[in-house]
Amino acid sequence: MEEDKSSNTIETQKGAQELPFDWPKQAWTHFELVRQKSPLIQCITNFVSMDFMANTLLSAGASPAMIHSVEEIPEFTPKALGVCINAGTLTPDWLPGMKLAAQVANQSKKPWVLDPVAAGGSSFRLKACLELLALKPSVVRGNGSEILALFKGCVDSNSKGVDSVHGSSDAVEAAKSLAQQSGCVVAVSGAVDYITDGDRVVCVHNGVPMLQKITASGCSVTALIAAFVAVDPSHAVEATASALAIFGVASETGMDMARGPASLRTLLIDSLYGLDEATALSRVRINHL
Ligand SMILES: Nc1ncnc2c1ncn2[C@@H]1O[C@H](COP(=O)(O)OP(=O)(O)O)[C@@H](O)[C@H]1O
Ligand SMILES: Cc1ncsc1CCOP(=O)(O)O
Ligand SMILES: [Mg+2]
Repeated sequence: MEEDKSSNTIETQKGAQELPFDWPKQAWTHFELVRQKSPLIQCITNFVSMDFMANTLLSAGASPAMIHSVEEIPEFTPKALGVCINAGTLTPDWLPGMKLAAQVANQSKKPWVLDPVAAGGSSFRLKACLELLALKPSVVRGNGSEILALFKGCVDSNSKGVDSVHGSSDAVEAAKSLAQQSGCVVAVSGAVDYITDGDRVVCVHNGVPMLQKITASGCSVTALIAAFVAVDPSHAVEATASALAIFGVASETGMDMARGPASLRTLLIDSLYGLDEATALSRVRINHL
């Protein structure tokens, strides 16, 4: 694996059959690229997540901008290196801006990432998320219930809103099919994160259960995925796995000193900011299914 700074890409997995792929090194290389390039990431996100998401991006070295006005998108979105679109507090007046940002990102050949928050919670939300998915994000990242709702295309009578009532492993096959149908990389988060392009399935084993007790941790890791894919758009599977692993490692090291969800939230941001190569290389845990 060699970094090619001039073209913004990383050579990956040539001869992977003979040589085991070095995922920790890959994750660290992606993180270094984010720190070096400080990509501008436009986030059209929910009111709950704005602060944590922006701070997560900043502590990782990216440059967040929470800009959603439909009037600004044609002019602003082409300046961003990546876009994150999140359905968390969706209302009909926000949807045109989300769709326009997705289209402008596509026209500008910039990756955008979709977080279909609570997709199975209502028919309005599900329809909106499916319409956004049809605009071809590079990556869609959701919890188990969200990915299952997108795959089945129907609301979930057992939905608990933004929280998952399914384990991530329950949604792996749905994620593979959804990736094949949509042409997008699909990431299902949970105790293990699964990332698939419909063919390969990559598993990330980092993270701590207490992340489920911090609102917008999922939203924030989706924004981090946007930053990682922005610096290596031609390797969306690898960049997504790297972002999930680095976020997970930051939560693990933060957890060493945390007294509960509130302190973990702060310590996660500090850990992301201060994460060093030796810690990342020793803690990143990624494999194939
Ligand atoms: N039980 C768990 N153990 C370790 N990490 C977890 C666990 N549950 C969720 N995570 C991590 O928390 C982050 C948010 O995932 P998740 O809770 O599934 O998203 P959401 O908040 O959108 O429901 C991800 O980085 C994921 O890996
Ligand atoms: C609580 C809540 N309600 C609408 S959006 C939101 C935040 C959801 O964040 P996450 O999906 O990352 O847990
Ligand atoms: Mg979520």
